[in-house]
Amino acid sequence: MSELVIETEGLRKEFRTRRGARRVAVADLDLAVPRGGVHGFLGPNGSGKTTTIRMLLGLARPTRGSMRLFGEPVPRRLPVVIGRVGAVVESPKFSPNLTARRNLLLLARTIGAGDDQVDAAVETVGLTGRERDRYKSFSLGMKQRLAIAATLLKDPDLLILDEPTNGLDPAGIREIRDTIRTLGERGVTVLLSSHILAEVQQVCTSATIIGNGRLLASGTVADLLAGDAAFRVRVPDDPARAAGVLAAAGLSTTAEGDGQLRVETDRPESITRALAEAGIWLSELSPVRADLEAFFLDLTAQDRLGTAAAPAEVGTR
Ligand SMILES: Nc1ncnc2c1ncn2[C@@H]1O[C@H](COP(=O)(O)OP(=O)(O)OP(=O)(O)O)[C@@H](O)[C@H]1O
Repeated sequence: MSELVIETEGLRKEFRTRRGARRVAVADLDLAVPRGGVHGFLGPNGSGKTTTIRMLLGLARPTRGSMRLFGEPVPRRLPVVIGRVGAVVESPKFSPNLTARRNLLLLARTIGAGDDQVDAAVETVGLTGRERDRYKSFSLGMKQRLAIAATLLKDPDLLILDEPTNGLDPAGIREIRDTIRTLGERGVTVLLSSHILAEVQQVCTSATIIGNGRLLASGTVADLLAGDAAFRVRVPDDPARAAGVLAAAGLSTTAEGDGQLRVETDRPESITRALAEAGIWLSELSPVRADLEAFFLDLTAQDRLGTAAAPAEVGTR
């Protein structure tokens, strides 16, 4: 069992709306983030990611449930562990007319970090060469990287990033992704909240998916996608008959038009054998790339329909 850096049990947050109704933002959430690597915290807009993060950081009070950071119960023991946690939740306040480096130096003074740590942080986030530019001249992506650099000054073991690519263009997204990857490789545990799945899939080792404040699935990215294997088959002559043969062989098959079938299986030989035995020859067989995006959309769609009552069982603990 790997050591858990973040752990919540039955975490719940209810808000009162102005009309006095109850809104459940986080519904009895069990979160388990293992040490090391980049952990995606995924969910559609309004699913409770920010609220969960705010509770973990002592910025919002849970309605009920328990939370631990590095094994310490929070918020009670937050003062003991907060020095090991860096977080970018809201836009930090930098002085627009000061250079990036000057901004970081001022911050470093307040937390007792040295100038060498400022230079190291600038380098980690890829801002070397631009650190003497004024903050106000920075692009959104550079500002976001500077915010991450600021959290690195205290050399955190855990970095919590809430939607760090929000509002960025593709180049900016890639810059942040590279920064996060570098941090993960350096042994920092990163909790990365996002709804941009394709981006997350490229950097995350594990992920938790939530919908309406509830856990939908959790595990390594590889495990999450394992049950999602499919192949695309092209049968030029009689796709309808081929679909019947595959169904009779117990394979779930969908016609996609143009002689193409999608077959849900992780064993391509079961497709070729069934078709060959029926005298049907396929002209193409290719794996459908399983991606977190498709998995996520499927899961959250089921959730909206109310059919995903139990979280998908993908354990990594
Ligand atoms: N202070 C508040 N008062 C009332 N409702 C709130 C408050 N903060 C959040 N909520 C509600 O709680 C739910 C979860 O919001 P939250 O911001 O945690 O979601 P999120 O997953 O971070 O979304 P996004 O991806 O849009 O940032 C939403 O329905 C939101 O409207």
